[in-house]
Amino acid sequence: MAGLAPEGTQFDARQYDSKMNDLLSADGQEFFTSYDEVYDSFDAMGLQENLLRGIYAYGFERPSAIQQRGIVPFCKGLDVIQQAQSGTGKTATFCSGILQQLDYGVVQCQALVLAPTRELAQKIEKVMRALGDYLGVKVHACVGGTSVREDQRILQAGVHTVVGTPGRVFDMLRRQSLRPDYIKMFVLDEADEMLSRGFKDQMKFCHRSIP
Ligand SMILES: Nc1ncnc2c1ncn2[C@@H]1O[C@H](COP(=O)(O)OP(=O)(O)OP(=O)(O)O)[C@@H](O)[C@H]1O
Repeated sequence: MAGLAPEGTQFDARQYDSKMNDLLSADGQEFFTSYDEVYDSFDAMGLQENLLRGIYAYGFERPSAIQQRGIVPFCKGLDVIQQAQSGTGKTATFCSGILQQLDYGVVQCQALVLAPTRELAQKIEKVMRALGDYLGVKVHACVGGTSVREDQRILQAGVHTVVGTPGRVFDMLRRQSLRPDYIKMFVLDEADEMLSRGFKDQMKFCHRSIP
């Protein structure tokens, strides 16, 4: 991850990596530094039938390398850090993990995904909606530059998942339009990029709001 942050920003990628390495090597902690199980088909991952239908209907036939390794540990509820080049299928990895774990009988926000840009948040929302089509997932993108009232209306009506940029999500939490009580999954997409864009305080607030 080092080297990805633009120069001159507050985020120090080397320090981040060094702290992360310390954390991963901490004694007495149950950390896996890698996850060895590889699933070379979506069928082998034990995913719900309607999620598999969504995945295949979206046009995916075989999981990419990160999907082969990343979907199952996410579904097991492990805390995971996933790093891969751009365009390798990370989005579908965490979207599948979230979709597998949602309780669709409870129309409350159970997963919160933060992304550094509006475009990325909206892209994630589309992928989540498409993959979760047969599951009836309700997902909403909370991003700046859109109507606050409309966000409030949609959140009030009920969603399973919110994907958003830190500023607008912070605002929705602060106004209590987004209720954190049922959130059990928290994803930071391009976390280094969010930190380098100065979203640290909002990210912390979102994290602290979650039970
Ligand atoms: N298993 C798959 N089979 C076929 N196409 C796939 C598969 N997984 C992802 N793709 C496609 O590959 C492209 C890149 O995937 P995706 O956007 O998830 O990657 P990413 O790693 O999240 O990229 P970025 O870091 O740029 O956001 C998308 O068009 C996506 O639909």
